[in-house]
Amino acid sequence: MTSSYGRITVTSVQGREVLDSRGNPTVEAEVRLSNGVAAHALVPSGASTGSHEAVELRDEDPASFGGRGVRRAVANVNDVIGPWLAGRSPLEQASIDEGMCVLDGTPNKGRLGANAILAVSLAVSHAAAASEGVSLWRYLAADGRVSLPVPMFNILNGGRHASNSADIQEFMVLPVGVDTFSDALRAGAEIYQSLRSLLRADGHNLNVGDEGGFAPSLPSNRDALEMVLRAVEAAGYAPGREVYLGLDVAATEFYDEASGKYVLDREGATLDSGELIDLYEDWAGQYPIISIEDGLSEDDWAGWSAMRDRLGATVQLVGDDLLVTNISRIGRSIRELASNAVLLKPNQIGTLTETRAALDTARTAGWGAVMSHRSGETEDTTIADLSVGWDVRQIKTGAPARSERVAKYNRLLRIEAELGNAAAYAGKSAFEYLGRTL
Ligand SMILES: O=C(O)[C@@H](CO)OP(=O)(O)O
Ligand SMILES: [Mg+2]
Repeated sequence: MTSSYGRITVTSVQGREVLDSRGNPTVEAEVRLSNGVAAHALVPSGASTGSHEAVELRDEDPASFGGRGVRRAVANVNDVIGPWLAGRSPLEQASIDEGMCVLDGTPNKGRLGANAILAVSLAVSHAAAASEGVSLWRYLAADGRVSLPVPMFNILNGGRHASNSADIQEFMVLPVGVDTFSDALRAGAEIYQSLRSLLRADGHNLNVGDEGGFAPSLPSNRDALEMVLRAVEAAGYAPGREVYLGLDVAATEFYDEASGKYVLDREGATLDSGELIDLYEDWAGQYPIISIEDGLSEDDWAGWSAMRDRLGATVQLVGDDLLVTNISRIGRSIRELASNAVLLKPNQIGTLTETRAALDTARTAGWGAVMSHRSGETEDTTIADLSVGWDVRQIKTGAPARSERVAKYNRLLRIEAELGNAAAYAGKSAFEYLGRTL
């Protein structure tokens, strides 16, 4: 059934308050089309959020989930965005996204909420793909190159994602040197299981953090690195050939504004940015570290430039809080040679089109890119399709455990099967830009 003009249009939009993996409310939007197609999307939520991110609109009313509710954002979907969207073609993603930004009218989506806007933006893309009868990744790719991304498995959690653990938020393993995405997923799961056995044998607790990685209480960050490396070896993989290590330091979280220093409790150290870079240099010399995200704080631009100068030829330096998926901050980082890779989190900026623009801007500078989840996630798997359809080449979506994380990895397995012989695993090509031999 099409509209009377034969053109497929949006007939209704329904917002809903649903739960995320931390049990906090988040926004879901469902878009219905005149041809009977319906599609929905859910937005995630961060804990270590950067201060330059678009606004996640929460109810300040204590009666609404203690102030964490999203009823206002849901009302904006139902009462403001929905009526505006009705009658438009779902195929016009860019103009819909732009129109929602205009409807919001603020520079940071503070009126309608990036959570409200993104839920609709993503649901529109799902509806459009379904209406065209293709998978989302294929719809997004159009005729462009696609690839299965290198997964960054966050198997040991600290920082804001786990209590009583390492200063560093995420210790990740990247199966760069295997042949296929399914091999990479198996490697991640085997390493995760061997880490569990090692921790148990050493008498550590087996608690897990928000993203499913283990959160033992280890004496130092270096002990955590050692433990992860042992797990790689115990699972039978060659570190520095098949599997590399990655960190998300999330340094904004332990940066002390007043003194301008980084306070690492586990190191028993208070360091300036130069000394923290010394520490990374030391670790990168001893361990097969290929990627460091948010090694310094979100506004320490001079520190970032120094870090890139010292490490950027061989290590991927990913800007998360630094860049917040925002083209103007990415532009600054390109000019100041601050980072050399971008983390893409759609809810940091609030629309699919702007997320794509962030990737395109980073690509003009020859940077690497990583598609990313948030620590508060849902069963929504849109980022898996984005990583393939946009040829992002890396994805970070937690441990290969906990259903909200596994949902993305399993979605990638299905896409791999759908691609068949054409399922190119990004592997080493994700890091070609570094110019180091892997
Ligand atoms: O820092 C990060 O990269 C993310 C996801 O791993 O955490 P959060 O969603 O809490 O910002
Ligand atoms: Mg991060």
